[in-house]
Amino acid sequence: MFVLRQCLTLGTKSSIRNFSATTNLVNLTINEDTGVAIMELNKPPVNSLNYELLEAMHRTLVKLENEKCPGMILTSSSRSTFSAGLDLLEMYKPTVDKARRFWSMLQNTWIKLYSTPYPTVAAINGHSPAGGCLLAMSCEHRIMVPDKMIGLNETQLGIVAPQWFQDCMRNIIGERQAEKALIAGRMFTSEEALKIGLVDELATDKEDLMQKAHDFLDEQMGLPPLARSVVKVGFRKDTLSKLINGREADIKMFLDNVFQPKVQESLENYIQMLKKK
Ligand SMILES: CCCCC/C=C\CCC/C=C/CC(=O)SCCNC(=O)CCNC(=O)[C@H](O)C(C)(C)COP(=O)(O)OP(=O)(O)OC[C@H]1O[C@@H](n2cnc3c(N)ncnc32)[C@H](O)[C@@H]1OP(=O)(O)O
Repeated sequence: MFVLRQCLTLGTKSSIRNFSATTNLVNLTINEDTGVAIMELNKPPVNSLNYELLEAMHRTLVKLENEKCPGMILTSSSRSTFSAGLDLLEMYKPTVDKARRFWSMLQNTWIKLYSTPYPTVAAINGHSPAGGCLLAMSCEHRIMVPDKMIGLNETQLGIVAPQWFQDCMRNIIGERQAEKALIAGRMFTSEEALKIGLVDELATDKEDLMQKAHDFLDEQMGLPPLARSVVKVGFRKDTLSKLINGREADIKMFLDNVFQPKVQESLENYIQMLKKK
């Protein structure tokens, strides 16, 4: 039985089920029998990742880890989109402080998500470009509904996917496929993504998606958790350490890029184009 409870303060596992008290940017549902958490991104219309959404995700991930969550499904409340990636408005004419705070929270959230000791599965119920693809790739398993698009499309926007975005993709689909996909900024249909291993399974609809996500977690939760998590983090440690040891350099890369007049101009055009669609 799923129980969703709203609350204003953080509390015990059995009493707290929604951590974004004021904004509800993240809906958290915890199965009281199995402990499985469903973290649903809820920033309409497209779950663009702004500071507030990232912060709500980070807070939720910290809480789940502290509460020894046995498994988590990441999904979206939107019918069309899993996540549209980074919020373009966060990068358009920001102050230096705002840009730095934003990028640092993106790093925090990714480090937490990528290194969870418990199993994670992305139930990708919509489009998943750029930062949306990063979130999905940070989970251990990906299941996607048909006829949607996923990929790191940064090159097509005239920007470069940060090294850790690229590393995540390489770790999943291998050097050759990642190189081709990243150079082209290629977006894949769900079916193409399955073919190259960017997603692990396709689902027929949302119900099937959630069932398959639960099946994956059931299987993982049957394994000895400590051994499971040591192996997981062992596989991910090089990618994690690269960012953890190079956080300042990564922030500098972002700041150097984002304040370039040409980048601001393309951002403005891109935002206008999306609004006119
Ligand atoms: C880009 C320059 C960055 C400069 C920094 C330099 C370097 C550092 C590296 C930065 C790395 C960045 C990684 C990223 O994640 S960048 C973001 C890339 N995201 C995208 O390209 C996706 C853009 N969106 C779409 O393609 C579509 O919206 C969709 C996700 C396929 C959904 O389509 P649909 O359902 O048809 O919805 P709409 O297109 O009508 O959008 C509704 C609404 O939402 C606004 N919106 C869409 N995406 C974003 C976004 N990423 N950020 C902010 N807002 C977004 C869109 O403008 C509409 O707004 P209105 O309702 O006001 O019209």
